[in-house]
Amino acid sequence: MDQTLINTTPPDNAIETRDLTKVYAGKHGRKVALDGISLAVPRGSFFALLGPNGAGKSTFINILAGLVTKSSGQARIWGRDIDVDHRAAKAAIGIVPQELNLDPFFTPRELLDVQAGLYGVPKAERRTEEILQAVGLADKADSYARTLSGGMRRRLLVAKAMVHTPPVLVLDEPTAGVDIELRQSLWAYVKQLNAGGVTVVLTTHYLEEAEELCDRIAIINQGKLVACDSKQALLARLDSKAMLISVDGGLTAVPDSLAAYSPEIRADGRLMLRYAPSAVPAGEILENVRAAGLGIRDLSTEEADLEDIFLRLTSSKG
Ligand SMILES: Nc1ncnc2c1ncn2[C@@H]1O[C@H](COP(=O)(O)OP(=O)(O)OP(=O)(O)O)[C@@H](O)[C@H]1O
Repeated sequence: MDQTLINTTPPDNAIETRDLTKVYAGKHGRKVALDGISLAVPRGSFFALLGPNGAGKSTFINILAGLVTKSSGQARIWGRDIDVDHRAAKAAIGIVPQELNLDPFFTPRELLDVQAGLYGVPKAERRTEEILQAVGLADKADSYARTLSGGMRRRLLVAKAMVHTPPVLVLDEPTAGVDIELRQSLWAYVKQLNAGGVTVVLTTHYLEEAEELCDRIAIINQGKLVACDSKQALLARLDSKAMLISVDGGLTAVPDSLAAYSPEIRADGRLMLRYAPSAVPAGEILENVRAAGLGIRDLSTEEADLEDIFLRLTSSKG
C-alpha cells in the first residue's frame, strides 16, 4: 500500500460522497446522470451498487476513478478528497472497468509490471507472481493478452487493479459475459481480498450475486440514490413473506375465509398465502387454514428477495 496511506489512521468510511452530481452536455441537451448522491461505503464492507441500465453507476465509479469530471459535490476515497488530494485518493482505489480494454500485444506479466510502474511500486515490492497465481493466470503469464479468453481478461483486469495494493477495490459489472465457473473463481478471489480487509464495491446486474456476496447495498435510479442500507435491513423493509401449503387431498378452490392472505393455487397444487411477518404471526395463519377445514400435509415459507426490493424501488411508479 502507498506509504502515505499506511501512515495514517484508517477512516471509518472507505468512500464517502456528498451531493455528487454529474450533468453531461450531450447533443440532445443536458443529461443529469447523477443527481446529488450522498453515500458512505464503510471500511471493510462488501458493497453493491445496483441500478437499472443508465441509472448512473458507471458515471459514479468513473468519477472516483478520475475518468469523468464531476459537475459538483464532493467525493473522498479513504478519507482523501479527490479534488484536494488527488494523488492519495487515486492510490487508495483500484478500479476494474466494464470494458475489457487490454493492450493485446502485452502479456499478463508485462501488463502488471507496466501498471506497477505507473503507480510507482518499487520493483522489490511488486507481487506480480502472487497476483497472477491468485487470479489463476500463472500459466498464462507470458501469453499475449489477445490470446486470453473473456474470463481470463476479466481476471487480468482485477489483477491490474490490485498491483498497488489499494485498500478499496471497485468492480464495474465484473461478471458480465463471464461463465459461471469463472465467475465463481473470480468471486473466490475477491472474497479472499475482502476477508483480508479490502473494501469491495461492485456493480452487477445479477441481483443474486449481490444478495449472496454483499453486506451493504445501494440502489441508484435515474441518477438518484433510492436506497442505501445493510442487506438485512433492505430485505426487512419489504416485510412480505409467502407460506406454501400442501393440502391433504389437494385443493380445487380456496375457502373465502382465507381471502385476507391474497391466496393463490400454484401450478404444483400448493396453496400460497401472503402475509406481513411483522403484523401476522404464522401460527394465526395455520389456525385459520385448519379452521377452514384444510389438512396441512407439508409447509414451507418464501422470503422476499433483493429482486422484489429492486423492482419496487426502481419501477417507473417509484
Ligand atoms: N459521455 C456521456 N455523454 C452524455 N450522456 C452520457 C455520457 N455517459 C453516460 N451518459 C448518460 O448518463 C446516464 C447514466 O449513464 P451510466 O453509464 O453512468 O449508467 P449505468 O448505470 O452505468 O448504466 P449501465 O448499467 O448501462 O452501464 C445515461 O442516461 C447515459 O446515457
